Amino acid sequence: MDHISLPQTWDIDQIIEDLDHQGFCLIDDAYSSEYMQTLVQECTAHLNEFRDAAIQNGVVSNIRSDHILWIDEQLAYAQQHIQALTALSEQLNRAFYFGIREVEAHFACYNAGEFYALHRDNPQGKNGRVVSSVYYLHEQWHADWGGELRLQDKQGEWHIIPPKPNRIALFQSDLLHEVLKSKQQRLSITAWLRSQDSIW
Ligand SMILES: O=C(O)CCC(=O)C(=O)O
Ligand SMILES: [Fe+2]
Repeated sequence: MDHISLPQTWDIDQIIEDLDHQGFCLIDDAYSSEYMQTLVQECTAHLNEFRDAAIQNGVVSNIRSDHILWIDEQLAYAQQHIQALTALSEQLNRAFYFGIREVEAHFACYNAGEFYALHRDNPQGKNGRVVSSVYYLHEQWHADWGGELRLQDKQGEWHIIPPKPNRIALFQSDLLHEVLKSKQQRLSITAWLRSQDSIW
């Protein structure tokens, strides 16, 4: 893994403590507003390449209705986010012996009326996903626009997390969660910190 330092606003001690106690944590104001702007531009410039997430997986279902674009080396700004998550993975490996070896990520776009029903990102513990991360990159979000991440923490408590711009939600990939129906276009990068090759 590359040796890149964590962004300044990421408080690693707090992240480790929250993940340990609750299984999730929030990083607000994750990046500079300049970097966030460039990410928004990169994302919106490629919106016409986004694919229906359900069909992409070869499954036609009513579980999720978002649209996604996997991040490859062409998407230079999104790659920087992956590098920051790679630096974070090194710290988490040190703290928890997670054995994270790679980060996979896609942009996601939920248009008005779209959602993702209750699920776990690592349902049978088989796909190597250890920690899930969602970075919200739309430029504003109002309280009545819906689109919250609803998540059950490791103590069994439910949390409703607004997709606040420039926020990262990090959570154990085995926790139950859903994306409530969004009333506006909702943009994000979902990433998984993985300990082995995906079986999908
Ligand atoms: O966008 C979010 O808040 C969560 C997305 C999610 O659960 C997923 O892509 O697996
Ligand atoms: Fe998920």
